[in-house]
Amino acid sequence: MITGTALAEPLFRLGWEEWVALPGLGLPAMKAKVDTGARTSALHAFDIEPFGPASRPKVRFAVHPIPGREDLSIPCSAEIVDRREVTSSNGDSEWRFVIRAEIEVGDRRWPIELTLTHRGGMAYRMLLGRQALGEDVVVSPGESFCQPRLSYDVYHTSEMRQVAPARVLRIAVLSREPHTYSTSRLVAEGEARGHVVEVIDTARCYMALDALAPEVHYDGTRLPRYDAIIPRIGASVTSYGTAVIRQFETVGTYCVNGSDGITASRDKLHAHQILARHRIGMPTTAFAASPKDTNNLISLVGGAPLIVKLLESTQGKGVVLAETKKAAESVISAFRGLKASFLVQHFIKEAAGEDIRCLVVGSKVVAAMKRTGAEGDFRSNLHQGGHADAVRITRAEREIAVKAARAFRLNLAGVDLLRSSDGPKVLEVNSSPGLEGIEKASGKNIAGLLYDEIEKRVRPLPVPKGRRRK
Ligand SMILES: Nc1ncnc2c1ncn2[C@@H]1O[C@H](COP(=O)(O)OP(=O)(O)OP(=O)(O)O)[C@@H](O)[C@H]1O
Repeated sequence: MITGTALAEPLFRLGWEEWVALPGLGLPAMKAKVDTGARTSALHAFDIEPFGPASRPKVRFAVHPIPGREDLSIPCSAEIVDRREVTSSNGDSEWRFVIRAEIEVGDRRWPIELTLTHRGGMAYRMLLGRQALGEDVVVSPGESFCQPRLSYDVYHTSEMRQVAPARVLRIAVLSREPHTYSTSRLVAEGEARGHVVEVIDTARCYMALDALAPEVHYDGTRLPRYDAIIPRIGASVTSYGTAVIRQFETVGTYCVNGSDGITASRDKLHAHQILARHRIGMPTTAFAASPKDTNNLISLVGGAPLIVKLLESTQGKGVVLAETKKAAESVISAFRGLKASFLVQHFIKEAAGEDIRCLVVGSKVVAAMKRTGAEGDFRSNLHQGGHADAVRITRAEREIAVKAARAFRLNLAGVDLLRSSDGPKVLEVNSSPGLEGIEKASGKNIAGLLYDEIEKRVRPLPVPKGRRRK
């Protein structure tokens, strides 16, 4: 590097300030101060937090690339290459993480080392130190922007989504069962993509409810701000589990499935009301609280044969087929005697003990399987001895499945359909669908497709010009 104007024909000329890009960090335009007095380059970042295994430590941080626009923050992550004590120009020393990134200035691109520092009020988000300047660089201290100018406008365009690089994410799977097929697959697939995936036992999370800083604690420490949460909330912990998710939602963490959608999908009455409100076809369903209304309930669903379903039922255990009106009255009166809540449903005979599980990720059905009940059973649940096979679904089935998942705003959903003579009918929307049956039946990498969606969702969005984002 040469300072001044000693060379007649400098190969690469820089002024004391230049527009630079760090494409690998998702920072397409920043103004940097060229500081030959500093050895290492520095990036002004905040929320600097190391994570990942000790053998390959990583660091997450965020950058406000536009001075004065604190509403625009770009989340970044990188491998830590070193920790160094750095003395800044005001004489203060601090230990800083060192990362490696490619810098782009004009038509050149080369790797540099950067230290991360959190010092507010700096006019330049980046200092370009002498170590980053090659032998053929000449710095002209009296000039600005010798290389082509860039524009902050890029942060306000949809290009931001395209320029966002693949970034190592810190993800939590909220699950009480770390060893189940679904949880293990989510961990293995995330790690295979380079992400750091932690399994957090939902029931062991505890929370500080505070107006200023909603936090979730675990094992004596405060949980970090994750890039994404994958909830696997079992039916027995729905209420507590969704409270934990709400806490993450409050701080703006991307949750694959939101607390509202999980809560609504778990409550059979509420779920049917949501389906009806969105005009999504389902078997005619009725419910009532008083025994005086039994006859009316039966006729509302078209009479016997009919289905009586316990609201608490899972795996088909509380689902009864009443072949005659007498049988229906007896089952209803028995459930009432036990003070059990239930609903009554039209029996879709032509489904013939088969249902279709559509796995929806984002706004697509990514796989489907047909479940066939055990010989003589009208229930197709695998837990009741049924079996599953891959199936081709129709366009109408695909559309209704996506519509049902959208109605609950779920980004991962198992939508169960019955094939009726009157088109597909949604039976249920499951917010923690198992991955084993569907991956095996379809031969597809569902966990991988879910990570595609997560990686897409946690990319920074373009920020409207001049408008502050909360
Ligand atoms: N209205 C109906 N008409 C025909 N068959 C039905 C009807 N309702 C349920 N079934 C059959 O019974 C099975 C179990 O029903 P459902 O899924 O509603 O019960 P569940 O106990 O909530 O099960 P899950 O654990 O899947 O939530 C279905 O997969 C389907 O095969």
